[in-house]
Amino acid sequence: MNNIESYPPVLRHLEQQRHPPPPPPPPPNSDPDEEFQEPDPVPIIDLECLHHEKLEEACKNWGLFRLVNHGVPLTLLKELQEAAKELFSVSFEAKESACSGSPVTYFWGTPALTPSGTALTRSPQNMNWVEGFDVPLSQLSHFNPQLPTLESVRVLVMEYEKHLSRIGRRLLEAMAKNLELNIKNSKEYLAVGMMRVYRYPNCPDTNGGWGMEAHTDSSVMSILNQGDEVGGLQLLKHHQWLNVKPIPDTLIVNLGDMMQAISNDRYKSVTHRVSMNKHKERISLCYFAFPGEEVVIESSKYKPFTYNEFRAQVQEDIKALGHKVGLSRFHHNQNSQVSLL
Ligand SMILES: O=C(O)CCC(=O)C(=O)O
Ligand SMILES: [Fe+2]
Repeated sequence: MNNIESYPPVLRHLEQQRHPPPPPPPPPNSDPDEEFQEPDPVPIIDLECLHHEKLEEACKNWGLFRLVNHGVPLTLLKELQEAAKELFSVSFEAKESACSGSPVTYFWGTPALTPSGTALTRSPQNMNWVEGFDVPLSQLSHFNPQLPTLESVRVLVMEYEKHLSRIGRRLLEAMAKNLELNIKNSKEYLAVGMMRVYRYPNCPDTNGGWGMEAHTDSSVMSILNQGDEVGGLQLLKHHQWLNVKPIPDTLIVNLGDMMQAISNDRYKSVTHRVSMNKHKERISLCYFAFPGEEVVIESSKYKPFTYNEFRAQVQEDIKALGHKVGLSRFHHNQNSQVSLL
């Protein structure tokens, strides 16, 4: 099957519109989106030998760090990347029908979904150049997909989840200690796990478009496996965008809006985005940890709220304004701040 047939039609259509003649082959390393600062400036946190001061610095000044010695077998990270690649390579129709009536959602063009799993509508010009599967982890064990490539991903994700919930708990405990938070049970803040598996198709005309536009995550924390080949993740630091290099056997952890609120704004929910790539497809897998439904986020900066209330507000804003307003909606001084996205 021609690879283009595996793309959602709307992305194929735009692809043809955007660039009628095929581009000449690129000279190696000519893409500015793939230029990485050397040495890599992203803070490194070693999970085996957790250094509390370094973690504090990374959470305060970056909201993102690279995790090493995380204990996830390298073979599992690679198998996941491979299985995801295989899954995306089947026809668009097969991916769509494999998910109908299941807890897994297949989406494209935007990562913003309603609670029932449908993608929020976007005009073709505002499409994000991405397709993905949204996997609620609590439902994975009683879901039997008929599509073999989806079944392979399901089995691997079940194994992967054990590692990621361990990592999340360990990191949150250390952060709570640094923040002197009275977290009786840090599990409550990480009670709901969600996995997103993405493919960012390559697109010769990257002008003005994004794989995923700038945003902050709504999670407590997100843990990204971006493989070791194709970059694209960028973070905003001191008003400048910085490319986050894919490095084998490392994971990227970023803090989300819930963590910023829990920490009374001491920690940052980092603004990040994914660029489009002219020549190469990119696969990434992102794990998101959210508070349990009943957990009230209490902080000195924000009115008390639950994650469900936060999510409902985000959806209302996306519908009405076309973008997420985020935490500032819950600020005690609501009108004094409007966040980026
Ligand atoms: O694919 C990536 O590198 C990042 C994805 C992301 O930011 C998200 O899912 O919120
Ligand atoms: Fe994100």
